Amino acid sequence: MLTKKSYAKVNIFLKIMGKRDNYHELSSRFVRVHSLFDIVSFKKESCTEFTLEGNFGCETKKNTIYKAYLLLKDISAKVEEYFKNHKVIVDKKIPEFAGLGGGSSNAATFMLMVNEECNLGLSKDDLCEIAVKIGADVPFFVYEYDSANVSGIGEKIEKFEEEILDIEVVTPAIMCNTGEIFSAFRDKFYSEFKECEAIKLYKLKSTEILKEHSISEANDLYKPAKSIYKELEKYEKKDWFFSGSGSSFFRINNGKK
Ligand SMILES: C[C@@](CO)(OP(=O)(O)O)[C@H](O)COP(=O)(O)OP(=O)(O)OC[C@H]1O[C@@H](n2ccc(N)nc2=O)[C@H](O)[C@@H]1O
Ligand SMILES: Nc1ncnc2c1ncn2[C@@H]1O[C@H](COP(=O)(O)OP(=O)(O)O)[C@@H](O)[C@H]1O
Repeated sequence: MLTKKSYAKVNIFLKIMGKRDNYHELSSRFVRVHSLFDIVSFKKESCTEFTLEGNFGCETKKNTIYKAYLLLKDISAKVEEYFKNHKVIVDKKIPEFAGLGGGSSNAATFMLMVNEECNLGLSKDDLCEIAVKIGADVPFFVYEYDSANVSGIGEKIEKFEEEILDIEVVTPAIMCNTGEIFSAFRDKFYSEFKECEAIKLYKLKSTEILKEHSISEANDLYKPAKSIYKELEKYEKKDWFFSGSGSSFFRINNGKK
């Protein structure tokens, strides 16, 4: 059975740069969490329709993996053929609605596996063009970088060279709605981060960035998230930061005893 790890991510910083239709342009450092991943598998089995098994919070038709399947099958008949003889199994470990990109990571991992198995010959850039149609975070996972500077609405990815980070994650049982948090930002906390300031952050190591910023300075979505989910405040602790639209908090343990 073919298997591949589908890692979680955290946002070391996330700054809003502007608006693009009903989306927001952002500057962010995405870092993969090596200790937290789902496992995507393709198991040989004859299937009358696309079959996806896993402990998901949504029906197959809404799953990011299914959305990736629909887009890839339009590119090559080999894909539909392959999934007549294989089913997809996902061993879910990444909590949902956690700001950890679980759904986005699954979609990208699925695309990388299909590209190999069906010999589609798509480049990372080709896959990224498809990925961005599934969700803002999917392109990051296509490139498989450990750390990257991400901009646009998530489609511009630039590898960042730094040591592998030992990231600890805590996810309160609070299901943060990404869209509502962006709307709260837009209505009550809107500001645009300067390009020149973002360029400075892109050059800094993740540990240096977190030394110089508070949890709210590092992530523009934290205050709007807290304005909706007040109980987030209970989890605020020194050296802990907020990932994406939450609810996860994380800290970097490199160099700590
Ligand atoms: C906030 C971030 C930061 O990494 O991560 P998560 O918190 O989801 O992990 C991402 O930008 C989330 O990307 P993703 O999870 O794909 O968001 P989507 O489902 O595409 O969008 C959900 C809703 O959030 C808003 N949205 C999302 C991304 C973005 N750059 N601007 C937005 O305004 C839009 O209203 C959109 O309809
Ligand atoms: N493969 C998937 N894994 C997890 N969640 C998924 C998946 N496909 C669709 N979803 C839906 O995406 C939303 C959560 O997305 P996820 O990426 O896990 O959280 P976040 O965006 O907060 O990191 C939920 O509505 C969930 O039902």
